[in-house]
Formats: sequence, structure tokens, C-alpha cells
Amino acid sequence: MFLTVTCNPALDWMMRLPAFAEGVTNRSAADDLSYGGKGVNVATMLHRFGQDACASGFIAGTTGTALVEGVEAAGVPCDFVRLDAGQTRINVKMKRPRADGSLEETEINGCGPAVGPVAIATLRRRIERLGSDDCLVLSGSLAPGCPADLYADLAAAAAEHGARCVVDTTGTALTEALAARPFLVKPNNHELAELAGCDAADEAAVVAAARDLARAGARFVLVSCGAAGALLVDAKGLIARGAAPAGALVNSVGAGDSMVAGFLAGLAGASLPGRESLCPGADDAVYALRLGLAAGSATAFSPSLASAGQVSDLLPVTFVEPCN
Ligand SMILES: O=P(O)(O)OC[C@@]1(O)O[C@H](CO)[C@@H](O)[C@@H]1O
Repeated sequence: MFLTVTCNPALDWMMRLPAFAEGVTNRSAADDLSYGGKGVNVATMLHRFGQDACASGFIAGTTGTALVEGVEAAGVPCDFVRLDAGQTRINVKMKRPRADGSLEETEINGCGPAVGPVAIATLRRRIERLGSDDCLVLSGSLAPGCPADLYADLAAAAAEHGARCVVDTTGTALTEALAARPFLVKPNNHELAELAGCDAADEAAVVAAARDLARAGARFVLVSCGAAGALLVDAKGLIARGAAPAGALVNSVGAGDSMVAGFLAGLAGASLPGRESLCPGADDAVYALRLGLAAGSATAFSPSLASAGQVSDLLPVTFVEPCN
């Protein structure tokens, strides 16, 4: 079973604006609600790939209730810890066409409710129930009140019980979690460049920075590079390079989370149509990268998280080049 933890989940309120100006009332042309936060998105996509996934983390107030109802209505079981005060945040995602026809995306993410030690201890006890068949996915920013080493601590608790752990976060929350030897971390090329002080467009430097994360404890480092695709790196270096299929960006929210879910589902053996003919005898990690790339791109080309069918449709035009 995959247990995803989102410390600060969100109702994602998507607005399409014909135009936007500061300091005046702007009106949207269309709105849509999604149930988000990175781990929630990962659990939703894993469920679409037929995997056993449960969404956990912290919720609060009526927005928290709405989030759980929405996620469960989509068929994803939830096991959130309810906070005594506050409201689960609402993140506003604004999309507006630029003069050249491309899409401008602006996000305003709320700060979210404060999480105290009692709630953290409750979550930790749930993680201590995981076993060697399970995988813990820790995704997204930490909520107010969470210690910077929370992911490191939860990852260590999972490891003590034999569960695999995936960490998708940034900064010190990511580097501290490496001590628990996570199975996978998924920085993007810009986050890696910031950590290493290099240029995000310099593939060799990004691979070296990713290899350093692997040498510091991560089994695999999956580097998402936006429209340029993704790189899969381990302690020896570049394993495979994948090119994202061509398509028009409709929504980048959840694209990275879809990539994580596709990669994990690929390794777990999710067989979308065409696996055998596309990757005869392919190494599992290479197929997983391909499924991850197709999933990330399918979400980027759809108004919200992609369906398994949309991911399947992109697999034949998603190319991965093994590098060792
Ligand atoms: O504020 P965080 O935790 O960094 O990111 C939260 C968020 O932007 O990430 C998801 C997309 O990856 C959205 O569903 C959500 O609103």
C-alpha cells in the first residue's frame, strides 16, 4: 500500500482569467475546484493507475471536511489527522493567456493551519503501522508549526518498519530526509540548481547535483525538467534521460505529482497498454521513468489531473534513453 502524507493539503481553486490587473477587481471566465496538495495528487494518480493508495496528513475545519469528502468521492481512501483549529487552506491558481498565445500561470498558496505536537505524534503512530510491503510518500511544503526535520523523522519511522519512503519537497526538509535513505526524491532542475549553486539548464551540473543527493542517501533521484523532460540519477550518475512529449500546456498544477505517481506505479508493475511492445525487456526503472513522464505530461496537457487513459495515449510518444 502507498500512504501519502500531505502536511498542508489544499482546495485548489482554479480560475481562468481573460486579463489580470493589480489593484482592481478582476473577474474570472471559468472556475474549477480540485482536491490537492502534493501527496493528495500523488494518491489520486496512484489510484487511477490501479494502485492501493491512501491519502493522509493534516486537515482542519470545513474546508478540510470538503477535501476529504472530495478525495473519498474519487475513490481514494483517506486517513487524515484532524486539527483542533483553523481551516485547510485554499490555494488560488490563476491562468491567463499571454499575447503570444502561451499560458501564464500564477499561484497564491495559503499558509494553512498550524500543526501541533499532538497531531504530529498521531500521524507518526499511523506511519509506525507500515510494513515492508508499504511505501510512504512525503510530499509538499511543511505546514506552520511542523519542525524542519519532520520528514526526516517520519521517513526514519517508515524505514524502521521496513517501508520504502519517497520524499518530494525542497530545501532543508529534503536534505535532512536523506539520512533516512529514501527510495526516491524528486527535485526539479531549478530546485537542484539552487541547492548546488549551478545553472538549471546545465545538464551535467544538474546530474552532478542529483548524484550528490543519491550519494547522501537517496536510492533514485528523479529530476523533473518541465517541458525538457526528466532525468533519472543514482549514486553512479545518469541512468536515463527522458524527453517530454510535445503538447500545449493547459495546467501545470499536479504535473510533478503525476510524474512521481507514474514512476512509482511503473516500478510497482502497473501495466498500461503497450508496455511490452514499447519497452521490450526494458529495465524497470526505465519503464517507470517513461510512465512518469507520460503521466506528468498528460496532466500538463489536461485541465486537471490526467486519467489513466490520457496517460496511455501519451506513452507511444514518450521517449526514454537509457544512459548506462
Ligand atoms: O505549497 P506546496 O505544498 O509547496 O504546494 C501545494 C500545491 O501548489 O502543490 C500541488 C501541486 O503540486 C497543488 O495541488 C497545491 O496547491
